[in-house]
Amino acid sequence: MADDFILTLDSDSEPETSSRPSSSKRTPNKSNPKSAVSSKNANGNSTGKKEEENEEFALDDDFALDFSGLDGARTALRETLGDGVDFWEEGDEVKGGKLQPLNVDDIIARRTGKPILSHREKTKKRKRSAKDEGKRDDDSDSEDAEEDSEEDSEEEEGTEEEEDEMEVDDVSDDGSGFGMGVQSDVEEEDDEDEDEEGSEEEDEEDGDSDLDSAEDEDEEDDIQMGSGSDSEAESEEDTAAEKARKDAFFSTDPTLKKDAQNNPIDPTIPTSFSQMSLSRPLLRALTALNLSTPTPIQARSIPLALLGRDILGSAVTGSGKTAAFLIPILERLQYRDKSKAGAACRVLILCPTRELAVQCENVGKSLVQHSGLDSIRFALLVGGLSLSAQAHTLRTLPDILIATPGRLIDHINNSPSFTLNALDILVIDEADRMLEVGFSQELNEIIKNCPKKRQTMLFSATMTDSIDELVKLSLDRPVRCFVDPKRTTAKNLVQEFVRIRGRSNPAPTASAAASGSKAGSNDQGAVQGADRVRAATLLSLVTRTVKDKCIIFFRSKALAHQMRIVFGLCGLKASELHGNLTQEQRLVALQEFKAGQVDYLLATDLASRGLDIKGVETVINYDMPGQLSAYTHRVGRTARAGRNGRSITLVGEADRRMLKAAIKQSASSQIHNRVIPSTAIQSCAKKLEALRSEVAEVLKEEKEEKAVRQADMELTKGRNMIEHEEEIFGRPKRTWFQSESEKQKAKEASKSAYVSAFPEVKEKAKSAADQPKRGKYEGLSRKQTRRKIAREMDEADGSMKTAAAGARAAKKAARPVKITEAQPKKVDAKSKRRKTEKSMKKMALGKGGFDTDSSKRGGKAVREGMRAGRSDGVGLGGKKKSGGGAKGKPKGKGRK
Ligand SMILES: Nc1ncnc2c1ncn2[C@@H]1O[C@H](COP(=O)(O)OP(=O)(O)OP(=O)(O)O)[C@@H](O)[C@H]1O
Repeated sequence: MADDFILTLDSDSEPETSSRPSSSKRTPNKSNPKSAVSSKNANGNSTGKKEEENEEFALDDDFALDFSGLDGARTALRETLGDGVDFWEEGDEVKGGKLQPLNVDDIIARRTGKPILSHREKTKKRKRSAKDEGKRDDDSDSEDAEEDSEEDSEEEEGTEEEEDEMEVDDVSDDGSGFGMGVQSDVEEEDDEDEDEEGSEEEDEEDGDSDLDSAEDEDEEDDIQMGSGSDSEAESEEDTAAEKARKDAFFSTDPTLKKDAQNNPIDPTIPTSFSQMSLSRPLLRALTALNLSTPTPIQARSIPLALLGRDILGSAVTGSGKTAAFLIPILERLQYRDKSKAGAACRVLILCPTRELAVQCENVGKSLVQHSGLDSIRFALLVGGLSLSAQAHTLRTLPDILIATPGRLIDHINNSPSFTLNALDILVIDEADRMLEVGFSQELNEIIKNCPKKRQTMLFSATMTDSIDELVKLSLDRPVRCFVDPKRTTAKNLVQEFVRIRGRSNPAPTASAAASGSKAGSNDQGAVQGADRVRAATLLSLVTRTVKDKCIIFFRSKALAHQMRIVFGLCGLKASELHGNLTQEQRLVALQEFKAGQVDYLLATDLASRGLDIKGVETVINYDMPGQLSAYTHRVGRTARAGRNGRSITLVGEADRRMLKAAIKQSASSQIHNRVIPSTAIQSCAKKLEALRSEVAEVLKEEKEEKAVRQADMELTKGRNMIEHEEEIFGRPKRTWFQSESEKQKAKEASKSAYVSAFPEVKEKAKSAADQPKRGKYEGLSRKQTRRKIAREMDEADGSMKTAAAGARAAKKAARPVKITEAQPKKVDAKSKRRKTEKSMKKMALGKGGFDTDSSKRGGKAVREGMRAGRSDGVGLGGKKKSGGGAKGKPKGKGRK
């Protein structure tokens, strides 16, 4: 995979083992933040002295090896790091053996001398802004009319802007429009720029000297693309046989009128909710929520859903699909048996991400609240939130379950008495995403647990043949409700593309970078490689054009995080949202962005689906995603529910096919080519170059803090294990329908099955494979290479590895057992004793202790010991491999 500018920085400047934190300087005191920047020059850059100081920044090796007790280790660390350590308070940051989240803002604040807010202050601030947001939501109803008129005037402004663009439209014809008849929008040097770049001269022609160089070559490519086979279109358009097959499977819409030949014509689509025979409470709720007219997907699917039909529904992003399934669900639930005996979990809504599940629950709850149907109860079953609280809620038999697949299966297997036997309605939201992220086995398992007689609805903005299997498995004579299937992006969405020329340069050498920074201002060395141009282009966009209400999508968590640091150092207010964060951090990031506390949300595809954040004006794709559906969903975070929005996608050479597909699925008036003056890009590239060492320092500091917290967590965990041994191991083991490796394999298989349905993905993978592979030490100076090797060697036998091995062993010990092997197993005491003696012998010979494998064996022995000790007969105490039996074969008869 192509590396990027920032990522390159990171990978090139990994922390050196020889660098040790000193007791007084490593972590500056909160109360004296200025000390944080004492080793920096006025620009915040590290001085030469810093390296020397870093040499003193020593994490005492004794600390890592001092596992004798929490207090001992704590004291050791305190001695090592000094009094200024602010993340090491007992019972404060480290609780219950959980790794507490680390906030990179604090590190940046420490380094830049800004005040650091305490956890309490932050929570207070968040609550305040949440309140403000609530207030704004309340006000928004009355402001809607105003907003509409504002939007109208914005639209007018938009037309004016477009006229400007039309003036420069010719530019697109000479090639900068990617040769696809795209409208071109050349950014003016000063138009939105009030900061320091404002003084630089406008240089439009030269503007893309970087971009213009490959012009001829591109024209050729474009011609080829125009005449080449369009596999995407082929895959989207059904063959006659395929169509016949689908027609046979899908039922026709019974709400459509038929002509003499019994063909559906002239749909009798309701134009208001009142025509849908909805009950008064729901109509009241819809009015209160300002949902006066049904959207096309609601008009099509609600009447069908009320008839109890299975539905495969698809409509453009932001068109109200959530309400399309929630309204009929709530309507039907009103007629359930409300007595205590009739209580049951009747509806299950599956969502691919936790955030989406939370959002779906919120929509449902607000409908319930405004309709006065308070007796309808919800349960949110998602990972990252308390299992036991959810299990407790399940015991009260809530009517509607909103869940992510993994957590639901966990409850099916482990929450006593919880079943889906009474389920009436199953909804799978973002069905294709479920398969994309490898949930197909989980979905199969869940569907197996649902009663056959039920109503099922599948919804997504993008539906491909890849979901055929799921459709066949879960739907019964479904009706296809595809609204405007040719269009998948909203009408009011303007899609801009910025061309990033040149191949990705994953390994810009340190010397090249140095020469770039030394060279004169016109030297392209500063922006060598497409990845550097990309990073500089993004910075240019956010400092000149897109100042707020913007979601920026990245291809990886690491990239999003590193950019988050760059934004922080540049004084741009941003939050990050990706899978490396705790659930709390994810929700906080969303909240901050929704409340306008931050202007940018830097996210991965985790946020690309379904999230409905009002007021998002711009979506920036730092890179073109590998699948058209991902692009569609990302840009669909703006221009929702009839509002205006804009997407800006940075398109590299390898993304041509995807670009073409994206253009093809939208009206040509929606597509624009944005050209950013090269002076602006160069200036940002220089800024990034200057931040290079600072970013590396922040990452390094963050890594060190994480290591410290990890160690603390391990200690706490170990102490808990010792103190509460009986209780912990006395609990029934949680079970899973797949082992970890089976789960991983299934995920991979599901993903590749999904991905193989997309030619553009294969293409991208191929071109990535064609890229020269980056050597481990490529791009590093001799000194850096030496240090890296030394660090790796240190790591190989260092103390951190020991801690990691301990963690792995503990994790393995806690791993759930396969439910198919859940029979209680007789433990042969003799062979167990022999095994223990054998492992003790090995340890005595020096192979035990901190050796990784032995640690694992040790962990296993502990686990077996614990299991053997259990006599509760709960029935889930089986283990995967038997001591004397064939490897990997379960001994007892498994429950399928
Ligand atoms: N009938 C309606 N009239 C006006 N606004 C509506 C209506 N129905 C839903 N909305 C609003 O449209 C917005 C988008 O709705 P929703 O999130 O359900 O879209 P979606 O189609 O599920 O989008 P995605 O495909 O991105 O998941 C919400 O803010 C919702 O309040």
